[in-house]
Amino acid sequence: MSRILDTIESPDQLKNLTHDQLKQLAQEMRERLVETVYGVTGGHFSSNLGTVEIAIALHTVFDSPRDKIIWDVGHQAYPHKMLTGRNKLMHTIRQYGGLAPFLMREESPHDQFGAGHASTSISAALGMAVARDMQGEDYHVVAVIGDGALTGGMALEALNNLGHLGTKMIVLLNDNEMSIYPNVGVVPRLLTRLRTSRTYHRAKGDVVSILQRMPAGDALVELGKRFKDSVKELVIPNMMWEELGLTYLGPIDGHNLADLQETLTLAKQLDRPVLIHAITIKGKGFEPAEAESKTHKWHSVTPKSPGKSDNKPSAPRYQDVFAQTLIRLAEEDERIVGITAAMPDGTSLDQFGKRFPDRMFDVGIAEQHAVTFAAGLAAAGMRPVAAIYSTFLQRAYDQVVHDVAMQNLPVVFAMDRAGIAGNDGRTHHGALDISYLRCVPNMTLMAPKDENELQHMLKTALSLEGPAAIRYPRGNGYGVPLSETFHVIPVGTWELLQEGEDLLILATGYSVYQALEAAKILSKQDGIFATVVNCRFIKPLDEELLQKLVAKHDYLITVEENVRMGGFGSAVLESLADHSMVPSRFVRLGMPDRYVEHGSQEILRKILGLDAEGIAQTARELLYKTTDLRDKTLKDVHQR
Ligand SMILES: Cc1ncc(C[n+]2csc(CCOP(=O)(O)OP(=O)(O)O)c2C)c(N)n1
Ligand SMILES: CC(=O)[C@@H](O)[C@H](O)COP(=O)(O)O
Ligand SMILES: [Mg+2]
Repeated sequence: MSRILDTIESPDQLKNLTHDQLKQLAQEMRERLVETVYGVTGGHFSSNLGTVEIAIALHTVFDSPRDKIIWDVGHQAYPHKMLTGRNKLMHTIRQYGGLAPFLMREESPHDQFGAGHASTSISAALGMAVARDMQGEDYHVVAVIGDGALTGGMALEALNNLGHLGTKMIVLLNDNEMSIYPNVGVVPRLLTRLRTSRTYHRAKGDVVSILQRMPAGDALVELGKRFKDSVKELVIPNMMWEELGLTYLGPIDGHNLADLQETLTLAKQLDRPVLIHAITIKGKGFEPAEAESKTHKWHSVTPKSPGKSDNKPSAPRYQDVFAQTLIRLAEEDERIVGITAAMPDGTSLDQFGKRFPDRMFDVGIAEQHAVTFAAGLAAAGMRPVAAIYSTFLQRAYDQVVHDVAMQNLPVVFAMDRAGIAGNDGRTHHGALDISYLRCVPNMTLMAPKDENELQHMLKTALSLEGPAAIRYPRGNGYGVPLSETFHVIPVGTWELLQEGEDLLILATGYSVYQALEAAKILSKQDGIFATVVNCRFIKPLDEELLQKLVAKHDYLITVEENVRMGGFGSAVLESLADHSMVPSRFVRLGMPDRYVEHGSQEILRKILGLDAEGIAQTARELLYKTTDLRDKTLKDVHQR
């Protein structure tokens, strides 16, 4: 049977559908999510099941792209993508060359603002609304934000400014009581009071009957009266929004299309900031996910045919080794505490929390607070470990510098997802942390070659009297044996893995084993023999070993999963330049000066020449090309 969904190329077409057809469309969209995300690509799942009616209501009440709809994060915007001409490509989402994992302005005119990192939508929407007013335009602006993203500082900063400016725009709060894990903090508690107030259900009936009977303006007056008189506990939290300068409409059922459309239609007519509080269920309509909607289990699903992993699928994940090691260390040192910014499962800190419930803190999507909270803990004698993805730590850069490093406080940053993060693409690669951390005075920066070395690095970091950061990749380790006891690695020492007279390869982190494999290929296929070094400290460098080795080699390659700009290779160059020792033939391999797209880690490493074959090929070009062609080599390398 042909599906209505298959006929939708543009949201304009929705306006010709009857209410029953729209409800049929919602059912088909859920089926499409199951067949593509659950069935093929993996990725964000339960959040998208929860926004089907919201997406339909927005695209029937508003006129995108003239009206601006800004989705927070974008992980829950696949229904929006389906309704805006991309349904036929849903089976490619997050895959290399396929639809982007989040919204991207370049992908569709309906994607008004790109995201991937949370809590940005209200700020962006307010910017667009103010621009509209300054340009004398009259389109509508709607920010769609989840209850988790609402705990982000940026969102609260934006609400503060929105209330101050009084700009006409709508904030549609998608409240499913969940972040990835159950939401944390007082904001969700306030929302719960609104959501569960016994009078909500009576008031809900009032709201719908009033809206159906009266023109908008009178309806609002009547609503206000009813709410003020009859819903005491609702009025208090409701007052909070009013005090913030927003007209609060809700809570309404976020899966009731008519309620959503009526409330959005009312809000559209109000010439002020409006917050609509929609209650939804994460996983709605797909029984297993709905049944476990209050767990993190269905936030993301794994692809049915995951790309070949560079590492052994049977090997433990770096994040699990991190968590298990932290538990062992915390058993010996009660000063150790763990901090996550709404990523207990992504960092595996939930394992630590199960063992030490009183020593694990999930602060919500609040990286800035997480870092300075850690600084406060350290200043008072604790040993905090802040487990924050490399990309999300970008949000707390000033806190790292100003609150931790400048005061030389012993905070450990466990930076997971460093380097190529894979299918989440450009917003989630840990592409910048070497560049943004190695320039911070007092910071020690380490990268383990495998999961075993991660164990000893955590021990080392916790032994230091100042800040330390450990960067490690998403996914499985190399399957090396783990240690039962942990030792401190002398700070600033590298590990000479093999010697060869033709070439020096300096590699750090994930790239070390790729470099060793490349050296094997070169010796077998090309008769080139390379020295390979595990440069496990990025700051401080092992300058003594570096100078000794460079003095013996004419050709040097550095390899890292970070942008070349200001990365590990730059650090090596700076150090050699300081000692007038820069070799004439030197290539820095790393991530290019552009935003690397989404795709499997394996594919992206191949494209960027960061896998073993890519490193070997660069070595061949470096050695076989004469000097005048070397620039060509560099250009080739840099264009990958
Ligand atoms: C700055 C930042 N920190 C952490 C994350 C990881 N993250 C992605 S979605 C999400 C939960 C969002 O919850 P909510 O806004 O309620 O949306 P829902 O999934 O419930 O629809 C988190 C923590 C992120 N994307 N950005
Ligand atoms: C949308 C978001 O930011 C998170 O859901 C993120 O995608 C999780 O990444 P991992 O799957 O690597 O834990
Ligand atoms: Mg939520």
